Parts: sequence; structure tokens; C-alpha cells
Amino acid sequence: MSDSRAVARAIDALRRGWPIALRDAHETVALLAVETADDARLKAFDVTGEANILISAARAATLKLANQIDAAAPEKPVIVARAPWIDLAGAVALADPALDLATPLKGPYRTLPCRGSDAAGAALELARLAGLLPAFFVAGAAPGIEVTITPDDIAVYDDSRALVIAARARLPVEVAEHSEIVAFRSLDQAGEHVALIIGTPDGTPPLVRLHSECLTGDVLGSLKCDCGPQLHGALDEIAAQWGILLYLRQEGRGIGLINKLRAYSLQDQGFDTVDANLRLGFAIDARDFGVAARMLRLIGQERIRLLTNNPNKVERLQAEGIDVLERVPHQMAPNPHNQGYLDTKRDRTGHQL
Ligand SMILES: Nc1nc2c(ncn2[C@@H]2O[C@H](COP(=O)(O)OP(=O)(O)OP(=O)(O)O)[C@@H](O)[C@H]2O)c(=O)[nH]1
Ligand SMILES: [Zn+2]
Repeated sequence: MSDSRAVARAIDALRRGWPIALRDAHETVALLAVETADDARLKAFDVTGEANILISAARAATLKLANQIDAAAPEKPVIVARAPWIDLAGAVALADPALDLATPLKGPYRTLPCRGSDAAGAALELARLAGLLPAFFVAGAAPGIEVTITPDDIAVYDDSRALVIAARARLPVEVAEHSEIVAFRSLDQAGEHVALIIGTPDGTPPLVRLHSECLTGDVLGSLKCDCGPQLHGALDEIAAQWGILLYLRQEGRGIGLINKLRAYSLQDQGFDTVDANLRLGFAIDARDFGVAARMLRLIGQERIRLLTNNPNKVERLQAEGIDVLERVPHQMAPNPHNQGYLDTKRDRTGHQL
């Protein structure tokens, strides 16, 4: 039986800087998130100063620590052995790329075999769900732990089928007076996804846009990305026929607002959007498009035309059982601030631009 309540409590604990335990088939390990640790919490967690540090494969590759142990499994998370000189600041430097360029990393580091790679991967996934840097102090046991979870709990939590329509109402909007908003509640996740059904369904397959939340672009008019113009362009284009805009609360391609802003700060140092995510230790795109498929199913529209430049979105929706009849391009005019971002999408993430 998976326990989503325990996962919710674990996310809460990690954000508050409290330790949790993760139990897999082989062992139970205690975890403390590096980002929310402070000296007192670390000392309470790790009295002897021997807790090791778990980081993701992507972060380890950035630090040139990958493959020291297991060249055959480059995706495996990496455990960095604690040395007496690795204090909290040293662990933060391992976890957080913000200062990579400003302060050369100390070293040498020694990596250890990561036995339960399922558990380690699950721990890093939990960090993403909590919106934290994917890095933990790891110990065999620690005092004061109130939550124990398993990798299965986390896998099921992130892929929750428990999505319901919570409310729907008429919502006249600028582009179409006849529109309806549908709000979804996931029993497991805090973000409330919404669908805006624009215009009147006429039996033809709807034009659909999956829009991922971008506070900076959608609300503040950021010029760094194309999200704002894409959002408003999609509303206009859908309103010219009829269709659905899914507004998905997957900020920063699923890594959360704070981690996205960390990625922006790395971009200020010259890294592109892909390398910034990898340096932070995340996947290039951590979004879950399964939830979009379930939303479409709940509103009874499983044959769609999709407004996107991203063939990966088409593939991932098809894999979730949605029939994508056509990909409709959705290109916006570039500006001097987002030209590089768009070039990177074309060159590195397969966008058709
Ligand atoms: N991590 C990260 N997320 C970003 C960055 N810039 C924009 N985003 C997020 O990216 C999401 C929008 O995705 P895009 O890659 O623009 O577009 P797409 O959805 O993959 O493809 P299209 O359908 O063609 O627009 C939003 O959640 C933004 O918050 C960035 O530099 N780093
Ligand atoms: Zn954006």
C-alpha cells in the first residue's frame, strides 16, 4: 500500500529542514535536505559528522564527479563521501551551482557506490516535488525522524490518478465571451490545474494549448522567454475557432519557481536553459504531461489538434492515450532577450522553430 499522506508530510518536513527516512527493500536511510539544513539541524542529524552527501547524476557530471564508481550507469545518483573539511557550506557548494564560477570547488572528492539507486533516485524526485535543490545529507539513522516513506510512495504520488473536476463556471474572457473555466483538484498535489474551454464546442476536434505556468512571463511580462506572448497568442488563436487552454501549474518546466529563478541566475552567468537545469541537478524537462491527458479525458475531449512547437509534447500526450490529429505551430516573434532561449529550444530540445 502506498502512502501519499506520508509523502505530503515528508515534503513538508524537508521544506522545514526536518529529517525524514526512506526505506527500500535493502535498508532505511535518514535524509536531510542540504538546502534547508542549518548548522544546528545538521549537528542534530549527524552528531559524528559522517553523513555523506547525495547528489544527482546531472549535478555530479557538472562537478566532474560522475562515473567515478559506475561508468556503466551514468544516470545513477552519486554519493559523495563526507570528509572532515566538508562542512555545511561545503555541502551547499556541492548542491547549489550559484557560486560554481565565482568560487572554484574544493576537493578532491571521493564518491561511494550508491547501493539502492531506486531509493536515491526517489529521494531526488522528492526534492523536485518539494521545490528544493536535489541534494541530501544521508545517514544510516538519525534522531527525531517522524516520517518514513518508500520509493513506491513517491512514484505513486507523482503519478497520481486521483484527479477530479472540483468546480466549473462560465467565464467570459476578452477573446471569447462564451467560455467556461474548469478547475481540477488532485488529491495529492497542491497545484490547481485549470482548463479554459474557449468558445462553443461544435463537434470538431478542439484546438488545444498546454500552457505551463510561468509567473515571470505570464504575469510580469518577462522578455526572457516566450511564455507571455504564447499564452495570449494561444487565447486569440483558439478563440478564432473553439478549443481548450490547459493552464498547468508546472512552473519552470516542473522544477518550481525558486529553482527556475536559480536557473535564470545561472543564465546570467552564461549557461543556457538546458545546462542551467542540468547544473542544478534536474532533468531538462521535469513536467508531467499525464495530468494534461487526464484533464482532457475528464472534459471528454480525447481527439485534439495541439498548438505547440514541441514534438515531445505530442509524443507524451499520445503515449497517455490522447489522439493528437495535428500539431499546429505556435511561433512568436523573438525579442533581443529571448533569442538565445529560442535558439536553445531549437538546437537542444527539438523544438520546431
Ligand atoms: N527551468 C526553466 N524553465 C523555464 C525557463 N524558461 C521558461 N521556463 C518554463 O518553461 C515552461 C514553458 O515551456 P516552453 O519550453 O517555453 O515551451 P514548451 O511548452 O516546451 O513548448 P511549446 O509548446 O512549443 O511552447 C514554463 O513552465 C516556464 O516557466 C528556463 O530558463 N528554465
Ligand atoms: Zn516563461
